[in-house]
Amino acid sequence: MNLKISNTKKHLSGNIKITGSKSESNRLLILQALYPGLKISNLSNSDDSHYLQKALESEDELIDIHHAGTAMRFLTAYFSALEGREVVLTGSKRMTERPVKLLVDALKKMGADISYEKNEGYPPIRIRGKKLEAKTVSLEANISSQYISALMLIAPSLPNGLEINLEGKITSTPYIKMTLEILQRAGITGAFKGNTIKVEPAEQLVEQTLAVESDWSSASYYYSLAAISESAELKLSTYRKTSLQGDSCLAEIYKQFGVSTTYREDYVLLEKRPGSKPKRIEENLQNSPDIAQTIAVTCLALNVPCYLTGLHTLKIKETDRLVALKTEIEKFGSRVEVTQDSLELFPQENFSKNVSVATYNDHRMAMAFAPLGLKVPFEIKDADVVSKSYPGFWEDFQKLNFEVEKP
Ligand SMILES: O=C(O)C1=C[C@@H](OP(=O)(O)O)[C@@H](O)[C@H](O)C1
Ligand SMILES: C=C(OP(=O)(O)O)C(=O)O
Repeated sequence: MNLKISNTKKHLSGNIKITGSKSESNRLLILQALYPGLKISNLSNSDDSHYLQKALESEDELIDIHHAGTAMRFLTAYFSALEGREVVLTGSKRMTERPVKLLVDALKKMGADISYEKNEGYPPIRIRGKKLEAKTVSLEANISSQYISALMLIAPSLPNGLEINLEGKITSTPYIKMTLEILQRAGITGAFKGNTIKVEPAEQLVEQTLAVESDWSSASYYYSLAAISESAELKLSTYRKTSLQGDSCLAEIYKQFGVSTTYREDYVLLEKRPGSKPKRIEENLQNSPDIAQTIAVTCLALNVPCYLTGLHTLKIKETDRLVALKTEIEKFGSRVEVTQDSLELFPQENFSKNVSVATYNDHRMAMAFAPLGLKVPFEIKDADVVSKSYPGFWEDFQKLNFEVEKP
């Protein structure tokens, strides 16, 4: 489904209800599979969480996780420790290009039985579940925090718990802290000090319901909309000031664009006052890689030069996001330079017309570009990719008076 979008309104206002964080939900779904007494409220309605839930309920040998990277990594650890079960874990074509070697090597060192069905280091993988009795494991921490979270999530179910030693620089740290906090909220003892994570074994947990906060990465598109509009008043629910999600740093970052965030009981109010525009944006996003696309497009729309660093994980996500951003932004007439871990935007005053933005099976390409419709009408290809994390995105978007038509 291709969509043409435009909006000529000067003021944006509306109330948007976003469902639970995909990251928090995926962690809780794994914990729930390990400790069935656990209940979850405000679960994400994303395709990724849906496929994870389906995989955990499946009794089939072949498990297809589609585009869900975090779910792929979490399930690799989960099935490795599920004694007596044999599965083949696979996914979309892109999933077979997203590396799992560091996680597989760590699990093998712990005693797991995993083999590659096609290419070494990549899905599909065959896992024969075993009792994992290792007490410690080390792994490189600069490629993806998902590998570390995957080990942390199964750690309490192992007979000895697990000590994880992180080697080198640590990336996407808030996601590791989120995993630890969720374990602790569930009643599991754990700590993360320096380069060492320790999780104690837990035979069972107290029956309880854990509530998921709504998704901050999804909220980023409304921050971008507010920043690009002349004035805005948007209420987003359900959010808390003390979030487990690193992407809540949006509130700080978007102050530079004149967007203020007020935390109310269970929602945030975003307000944009006319006349505020930064000269240049510089951000290191190694702690919040998922909002890089949003910020780059906000800057494109506002004609603000920007230099984003800490982006080394972007090339192994749903697509190579650095290349995708450069290609699609340059269609509008601006120039972009990318390296292995940075993006610099040299914006142009006028936007090229009749642009069609390709999305590369990446939900965030579609959603990050959408707010640009406030400046110039354009087409988004395969707009239904949004369902990976935010199936209701286009319906919510239309609530803000956007014209969304199928050409
Ligand atoms: O643990 C998680 O829920 C996630 C971790 C991050 O991945 P990396 O650690 O690979 O950067 C993030 O990009 C992804 O969307 C979700
Ligand atoms: C990178 C993402 O997801 P995953 O790695 O789970 O596919 C994302 O949602 O931006």
